[in-house]
Amino acid sequence: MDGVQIDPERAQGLRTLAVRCGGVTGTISLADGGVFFTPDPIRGGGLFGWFTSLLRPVRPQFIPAGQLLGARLESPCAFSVWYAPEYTARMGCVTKRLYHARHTPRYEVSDPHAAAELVAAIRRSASWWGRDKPPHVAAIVNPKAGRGGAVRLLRNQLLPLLRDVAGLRVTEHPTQAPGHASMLVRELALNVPGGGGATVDGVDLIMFVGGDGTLHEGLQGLFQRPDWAAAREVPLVAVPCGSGNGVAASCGLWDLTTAAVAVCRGRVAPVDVASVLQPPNSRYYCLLSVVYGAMANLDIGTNHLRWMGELRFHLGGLREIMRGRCYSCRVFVLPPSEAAPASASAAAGGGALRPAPAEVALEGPDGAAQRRAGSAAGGPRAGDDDVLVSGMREPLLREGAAASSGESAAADAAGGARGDGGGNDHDAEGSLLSQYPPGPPLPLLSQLPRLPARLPDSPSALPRGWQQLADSFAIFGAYNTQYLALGARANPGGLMGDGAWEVWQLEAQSRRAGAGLRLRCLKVLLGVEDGSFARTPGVMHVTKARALLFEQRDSSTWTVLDGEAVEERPLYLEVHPGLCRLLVAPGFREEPL
Ligand SMILES: Nc1ncnc2c1ncn2[C@@H]1O[C@H](COP(=O)(O)OP(=O)(O)OP(=O)(O)O)[C@@H](O)[C@H]1O
Repeated sequence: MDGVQIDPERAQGLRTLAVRCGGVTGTISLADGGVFFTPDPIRGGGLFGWFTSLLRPVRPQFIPAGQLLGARLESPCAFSVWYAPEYTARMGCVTKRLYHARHTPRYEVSDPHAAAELVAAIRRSASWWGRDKPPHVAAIVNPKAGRGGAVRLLRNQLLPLLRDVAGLRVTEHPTQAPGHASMLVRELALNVPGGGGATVDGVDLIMFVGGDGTLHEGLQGLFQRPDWAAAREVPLVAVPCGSGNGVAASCGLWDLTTAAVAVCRGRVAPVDVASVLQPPNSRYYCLLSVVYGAMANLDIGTNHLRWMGELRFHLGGLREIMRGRCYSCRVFVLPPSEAAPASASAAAGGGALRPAPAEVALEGPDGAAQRRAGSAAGGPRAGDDDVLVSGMREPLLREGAAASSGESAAADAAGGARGDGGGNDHDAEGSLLSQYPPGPPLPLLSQLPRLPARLPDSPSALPRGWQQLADSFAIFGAYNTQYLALGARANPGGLMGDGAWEVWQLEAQSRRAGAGLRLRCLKVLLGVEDGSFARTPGVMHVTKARALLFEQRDSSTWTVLDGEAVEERPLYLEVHPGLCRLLVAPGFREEPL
């Protein structure tokens, strides 16, 4: 019930209460195992007592701690307990794990303070990530995402669970125009050391209620903050209210209730973020994809069909197969095996390749609730020299290095050797890393002396280890996460925190596709929902990359970063392993192919 104030300080005291439910008296208690309701024994034993107990309208009830969401005050003297059992549902040809929100009947008590205290104690044990005070969630909501219902969905489906049941502190931040989500994230007071807030009111979690574009804009804002090195610790969550929702799908957040349960559980996983530089001085941050040609056309080319929801992508795919076009471009990749020695040499410049960090649970200020899974698979170890940030091992910039964080010693040396004093303008030779906005270090791109406006014709002009791919594709996409949309597992088997992106290609020799190529495209379209196209030999090729150079050479299509089209100029992409944290569904695991 709105308007009932609960003092979190008093939430720890009371754990057992005499209640009345459906005309039956009993006891409700909160224990480590969960919440129990035990009806009082019936007076008079024997056969009569046994028979009467069968007819009782209210039976004993037990809600396991793993399912608890919280409790809602229905009136000052009545409350219900909420829980979320898991179930599986078949959606198309994929079976998904989801959560229902369920609640008990009303429990009535005579003392409103006792009711409020027990409600707060249940909420605290279920959904406050082991903290004494409720976490603060900032909800950035895009009213134009998807079919335009994000604000309504936030208020009708998410807030009743997050605020009224879990007792979380949720502040609403509606976007007012394209790009506004970046500004909102730049200005949030975050609850991290030096986070422009670091107060009890600071934001603990940023929730993007929209599509992938809203999260993408928020990511730009996060890394435009001067305190990005601390701000990146704040977990991000993608709530599926757009038309694609690839990030939400890749985190197992298939619907709104599952996303709300995930917020209450607070389980996070590290995710790689790519810096994408575009001459002369643009820098973007991506965590989903770079697509070109057919994949871009079925996204940007179907914007006018936004009202159809996800169906527009399927129609766009069919149209591309019928068109049978190939698209030329220039692509170089740096595979992880080649990047390792390179990054070791660049470590002195501020960045190094690290194993994927382990998955963690959000923790209270005392760290007591922190659990680590998979530390044997490369998680941080006490005693490592690197700065440990919430399970991440990537070294942070040292104090005072921020002003040149986008540049490298190597690039500076190269610029200095040319006597250009750092290079202010983009010239024929290309731009210097120092011309780009500061941000996470770029040890791999810093080995390129310049970032020219046109990519070279062969890898011989690049440092050792770079490989050239074909230069004409029917389908081309570089992906970090497994899903590009709720129904498109375009990168099956990909891991979002493994330090590399997967580059998928369906190459073609000529500008027009033949029947064989069209058939391969059709196989991709038919098998993209569950990713089964990847099991058919000869349909697509995949290469892993720590860094990627890409240049569009066909003006009839788009280059698209995380669903947003960018100008027709080369891209210089470098993956930052485990740079951010994404909230994932409880029990979520990235499925192997
Ligand atoms: N108030 C607003 N008015 C108009 N456009 C907005 C507003 N707020 C955000 N936008 C723009 O809405 C666009 C679409 O948002 P978003 O990408 O989240 O939804 P979507 O395209 O439906 O989903 P997906 O990207 O998952 O396919 C973004 O490019 C964003 O810049």
